[in-house]
Amino acid sequence: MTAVRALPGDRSRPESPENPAIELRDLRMRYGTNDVLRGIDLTVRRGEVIALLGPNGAGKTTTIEILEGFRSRSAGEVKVLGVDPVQGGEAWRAKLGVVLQTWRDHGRWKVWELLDHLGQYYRPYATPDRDRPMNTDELIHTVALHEFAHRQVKTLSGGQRRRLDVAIGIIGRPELLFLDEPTAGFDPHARRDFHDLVHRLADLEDMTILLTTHDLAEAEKLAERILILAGGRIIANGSPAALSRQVAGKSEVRWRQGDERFVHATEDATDYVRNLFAQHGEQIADLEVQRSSLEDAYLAIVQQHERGQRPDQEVLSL
Ligand SMILES: Nc1ncnc2c1ncn2[C@@H]1O[C@H](COP(=O)(O)OP(=O)(O)OP(=O)(O)O)[C@@H](O)[C@H]1O
Repeated sequence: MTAVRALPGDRSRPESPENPAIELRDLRMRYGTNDVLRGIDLTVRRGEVIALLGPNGAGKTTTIEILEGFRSRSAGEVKVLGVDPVQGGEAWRAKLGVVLQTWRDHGRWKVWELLDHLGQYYRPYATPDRDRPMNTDELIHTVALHEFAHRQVKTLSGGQRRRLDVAIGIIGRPELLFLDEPTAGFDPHARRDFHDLVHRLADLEDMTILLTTHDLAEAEKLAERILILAGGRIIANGSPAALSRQVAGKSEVRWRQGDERFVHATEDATDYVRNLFAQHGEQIADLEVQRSSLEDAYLAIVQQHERGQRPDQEVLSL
């Protein structure tokens, strides 16, 4: 059996604010003549959960693959857990968890055997404060695959397969977890379970998590900070609440007076409702206030960008 050993400096790192999980300076990527990333600057603190949003083809997967060391960048500086991914060795890689958009291998393996086998690769990288790998049975319960533990991977449904992908991504108890569209194909129940899992990983395991998604509700639920990538740059960077407030701005107030229904759009719903009650008091019924959603904000930001109303250089930082 391989001896458990600590990696130099491991214990002090995660808490250090000067030691971000990810640091990008002027990251650029060109495929042939196609400039996909045109200067990305970004710092991700340890323990943050970040959602990377953007239209199809914006470069989200490309960015993640560069951070994971799967793809070489064209230019710029990249540090992931303090290391340039191009030079990242086995010990560095063992601190990352990766859930790619599609894995289509391991079909003949059974779920339990596959996870137990893959976990062995992480054993040499256990540290006093980070036991690696996760216990196989616990892991299988965590991703709710216990009913399928002894089934062959190729017999799993799409959503079950995705949960296995997540299990493979977290088995090494990573410090930094990349999730590329993790819930694509999940039913609502599996999606909710997955969201709980992400919260647990962030809170209990202290993982930094960077995920891409096209599901705005998911981003809002999971992420402390949202980045919108479009036109090769980050065009917005802020909390879901700040993005929603700042961009669309308006809320809808709906109510009923007798048999008549009313709806009014306002930038200050609290003030509007106060005046409404001052004027009509008890006649007001079925009052609802709906704030502009993150989806409204996202669409507005991307549209403004596409119409050229938001200069490339200006990041909406909130
Ligand atoms: N290996 C490659 N060779 C050439 N072009 C590529 C390659 N990989 C990606 N691209 C192009 O780079 C651009 C960004 O692709 P990427 O997959 O990073 O976008 P994305 O934001 O993840 O998209 P989606 O939301 O559709 O998953 C696209 O125009 C794509 O066609």
